[in-house]
Amino acid sequence: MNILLLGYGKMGKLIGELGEQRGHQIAAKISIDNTQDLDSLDPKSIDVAIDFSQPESAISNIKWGLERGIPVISGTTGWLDRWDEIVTSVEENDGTFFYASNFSIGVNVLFKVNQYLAKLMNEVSDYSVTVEEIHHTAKLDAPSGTAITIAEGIIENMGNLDSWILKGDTPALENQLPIISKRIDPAPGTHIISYQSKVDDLVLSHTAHSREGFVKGAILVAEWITDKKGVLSMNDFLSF
Ligand SMILES: NC(=O)c1ccc[n+]([C@@H]2O[C@H](COP(=O)([O-])OP(=O)(O)OC[C@H]3O[C@@H](n4cnc5c(N)ncnc54)[C@H](O)[C@@H]3O)[C@@H](O)[C@H]2O)c1
Ligand SMILES: O=C(O)C1=N[C@H](C(=O)O)CCC1
Repeated sequence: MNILLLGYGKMGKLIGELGEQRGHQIAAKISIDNTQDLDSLDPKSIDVAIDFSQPESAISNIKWGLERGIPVISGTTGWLDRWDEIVTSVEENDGTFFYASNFSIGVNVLFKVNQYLAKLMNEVSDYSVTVEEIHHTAKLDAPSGTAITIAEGIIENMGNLDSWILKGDTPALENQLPIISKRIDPAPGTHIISYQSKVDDLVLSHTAHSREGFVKGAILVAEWITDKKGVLSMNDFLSF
């Protein structure tokens, strides 16, 4: 498969490396310094574009691919306030778009367990819930995209919560789920869901030991997506 890398930082480089090890070719490696190289590419020669760039560049990268009939996979976080624009672009171009806040298979199992646990905890009282995420200091967005997905899974299953709040100076209201963001090097990604009562704590967590899990997930999705259409997610890719 011929893969276009939109964003050639920590993730893009590892996808290039592991992708080539799996027998794929890298059509081009686009970073903030060479975006003009996109103009010289023949879109017909590209099977899939993988975007791991930055919140401000994700929208133009994704649209660039969709407008040229290239299936686009994005793992960039921090741009979802413009989600509807991408859905419109997918519809207008009869395109293929896949987004995941986290491509790790382990985290996607955690997402499911998190939803189920929230459903159970909704039936018992006396517990307060928090989400904590820990990432490296180069991360531009907070909270992490993964923490937002976790928070949404809790809120949709717990009747007393209707929004999340990044824990800072403003204390969380009763209807708000606090998310704590910590930046510590070299953390590739830790997420902790804690339910606390006076008598006990119930904790669910996932710790990435490296970026390899995210990268493998993104490559597997790239191999799967080429004959698909529409807006797709890990729920479509995984069979659970
Ligand atoms: N979904 C997941 O599983 C997952 C996993 C890890 C990281 N991420 C997200 O992926 C993104 C990238 O992470 P990273 O650690 O590789 O970051 P990074 O800072 O190492 O790399 C970002 C790259 O984007 C490039 N870039 C900036 N503007 C660009 C533009 N206009 N066009 C193309 N490239 C451009 C930069 O030059 C840089 O090479 C972040 O948003 C991060 O949160 C998601
Ligand atoms: O390193 C990052 O940046 C990560 N970003 C994703 C997020 O925001 O959830 C996934 C984990 C790593």
